[in-house]
Amino acid sequence: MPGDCDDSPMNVEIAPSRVGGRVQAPPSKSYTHRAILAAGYADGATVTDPLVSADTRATMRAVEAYGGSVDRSADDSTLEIEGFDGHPEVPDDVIDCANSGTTMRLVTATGALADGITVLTGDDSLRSRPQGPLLDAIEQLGGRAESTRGNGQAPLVVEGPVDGGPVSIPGDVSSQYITALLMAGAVTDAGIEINLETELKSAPYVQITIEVLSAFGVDAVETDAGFRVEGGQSYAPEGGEYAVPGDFSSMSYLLAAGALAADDELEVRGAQPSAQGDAAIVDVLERMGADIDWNRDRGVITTRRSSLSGIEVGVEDTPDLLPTIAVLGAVADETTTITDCEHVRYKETDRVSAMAEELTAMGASVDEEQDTLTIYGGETDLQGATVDGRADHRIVMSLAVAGLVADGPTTIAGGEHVDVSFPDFFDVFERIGATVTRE
Ligand SMILES: O=C(O)C1=C[C@@H](OP(=O)(O)O)[C@@H](O)[C@H](O)C1
Ligand SMILES: C=C(OP(=O)(O)O)C(=O)O
Repeated sequence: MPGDCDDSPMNVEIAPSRVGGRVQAPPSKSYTHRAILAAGYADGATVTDPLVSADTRATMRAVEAYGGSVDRSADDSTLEIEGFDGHPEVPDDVIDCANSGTTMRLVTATGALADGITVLTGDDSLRSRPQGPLLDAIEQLGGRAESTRGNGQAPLVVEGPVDGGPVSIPGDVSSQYITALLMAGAVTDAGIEINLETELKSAPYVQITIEVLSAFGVDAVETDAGFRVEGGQSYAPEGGEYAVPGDFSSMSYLLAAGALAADDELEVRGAQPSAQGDAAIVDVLERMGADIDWNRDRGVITTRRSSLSGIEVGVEDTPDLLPTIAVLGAVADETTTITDCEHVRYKETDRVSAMAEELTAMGASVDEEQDTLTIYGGETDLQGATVDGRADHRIVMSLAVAGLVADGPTTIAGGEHVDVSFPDFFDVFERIGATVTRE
């Protein structure tokens, strides 16, 4: 596998455990990617409290490939980034985006600004994910953008420079195409006017982009037809610094663990409100009957073990919560129906099928349709089993939560993949009380 995830394969056994205590949420992956690339589009910037993980390291490599530099402090608490000031160089080598869809989409659009050819690739999973709509958009802008295999998947070849202009693009495959075009569009001559051909899925991620752009002094706006960013703008954060907030997708595993297995209380810190749609996990848990409280001013969420009931929940805006909600549904009484989830099939793995199959292996009763996942909770208790993390960080972490309340130990293959978004997940899990054995 290309990339810099050099962790060797790791099976992780989770024994049934109770959790509790206080824990700090890891920094947001989505905000970190955007801050690193925004600093690249700028003259430079300091990014404080970044997430340093396999995926965000891929974005750092891309900024360097385009002529910037990234200097990590010894404790990874800051990144000093020198940017390429809106003018990416033609990379000396192929850009390896490893497992990171966000990196590939965002920096493919950067390649369309360079005066020459950029080649991008990634690991097996990333080379099976859809890139066609973004390639099409770059061609509409007058650039060249091709899949080497002609199947809309990486490896990709991009040639610029483009000057901006209007593009039409579907919104129901990945919002990352929109983010990519808005971030690149700000430093084109003409700007980019995005016309959405379908409804937008994962919409809050575009709001995260608009929030980060604004912090870097760049305006992008929502229009009746989609989004618009004017050209000729300069990236520069106030005071030269940008601070990354906590990650609600990562928090979802901790909060689910608390709602299923905290006898006293589990307190999660670093939960300041932001544009993250995945903060909806608090509402989902509340609707399921969890005892949960979010003090937004202090950025602290507390939860404890509660008996949960199934609900219907649409994940059109929050695809990354599907594995967590599926596990909650398997433990809750009654039925949980997760709707609007077709786009969750285009992730590191097809997460709808993956969760249906792995929860079934643990004894749950699950029904999978193209756009809906139904979990018949309360029918049987989850059984400890050997399950496959599918080389997907979110499948691994959600199955670890299931393991807390299964009857007997659960062994998850591929535990090392948490490095993608939450590198110290198993240390944190142990610290809150989970019994974790790494093999
Ligand atoms: O822009 C982002 O940071 C992300 C957007 C979402 O993807 P899609 O827009 O492809 O659904 C999400 O699943 C991914 O984890 C991160
Ligand atoms: C889908 C994800 O990320 P990406 O698209 O960046 O690979 C994720 O983190 O769940």
